[in-house]
Amino acid sequence: MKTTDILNALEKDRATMPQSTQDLHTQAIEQSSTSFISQFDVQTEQQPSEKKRDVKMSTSNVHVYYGEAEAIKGIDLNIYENEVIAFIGPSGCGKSTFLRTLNRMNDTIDGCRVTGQVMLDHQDIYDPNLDVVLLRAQVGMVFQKPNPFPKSIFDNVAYGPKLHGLARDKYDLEEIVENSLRKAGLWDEVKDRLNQPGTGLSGGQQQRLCIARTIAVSPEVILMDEPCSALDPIATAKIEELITELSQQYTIAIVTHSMQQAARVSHRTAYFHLGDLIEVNATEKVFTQPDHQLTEAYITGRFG
Ligand SMILES: Nc1ncnc2c1ncn2[C@@H]1O[C@H](COP(=O)(O)OP(=O)(O)OP(=O)(O)O)[C@@H](O)[C@H]1O
Repeated sequence: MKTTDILNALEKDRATMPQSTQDLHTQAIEQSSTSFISQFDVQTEQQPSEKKRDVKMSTSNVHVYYGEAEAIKGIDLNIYENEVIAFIGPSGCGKSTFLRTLNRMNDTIDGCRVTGQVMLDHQDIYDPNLDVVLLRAQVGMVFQKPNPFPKSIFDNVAYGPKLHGLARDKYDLEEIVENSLRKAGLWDEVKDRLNQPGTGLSGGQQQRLCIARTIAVSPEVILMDEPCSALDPIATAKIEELITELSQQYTIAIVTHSMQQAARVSHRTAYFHLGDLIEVNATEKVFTQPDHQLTEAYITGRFG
């Protein structure tokens, strides 16, 4: 379906509403978009300046199929080193599917097929000879629901470094665990109970533990699939602060349903629609002057 067809259909829907409902609808859209954009103006003042533009990952003509159904329809995207890029779009548009192509998590889904090319630096990550376990250390992932292992806090973080042989000895391992917990902003809260189960922490702490676990294997890219959707506003704010800090060292791609969150944490935003990448631009531009009508319709609340 073409953009104009979608926009015409939306307008047609409105035309069938009684005038009073149309007025309310228009008012609601204007209010939500004005308050959203004015909030954004304040927040963008705190955005980090644009980082250097070395490409860290790139996708060319990536298609993803679940059986016969095409969920991603040929996406080309560069992801730059040390940027936070947010993927937004209506439910089912393919954000998570695309995110999973970046560390081959789709390999774990029966009937899922990926074509095209995904590069990490100069390495084709779909090369059949590639070590996928190593790839998932280089391109780590944090999921929607915190998923600590049923192990102690220490062992949750130590697991990856042990698996990949990253620690020379016990002391080195302890240092990796402490540094990772510090970077994840959790050390002070857990340093006296490292032997207690990770599952005993609060939801927000568990999510930071999962971030520490990801960091412990020295990733280059961190993928986050709606990492705050199961968290309360305070825990969400902590994770958002952490994302900003982590972007000094890592490249981060985040799927989010919250446009406010995308505005707060990302340098660039990519808008997906029905398996297509419609627009990718500086976050401020996407939320104030998007290039594409479909992006504008989404951010002003006309659908999604
Ligand atoms: N495991 C699966 N098997 C079959 N189809 C799937 C599977 N996962 C996703 N899909 C389909 O692929 C399309 C894209 O889904 P995806 O979850 O990537 O979208 P999304 O934008 O992340 O959605 P949401 O915002 O609701 O999480 C949808 O049509 C979805 O139904």
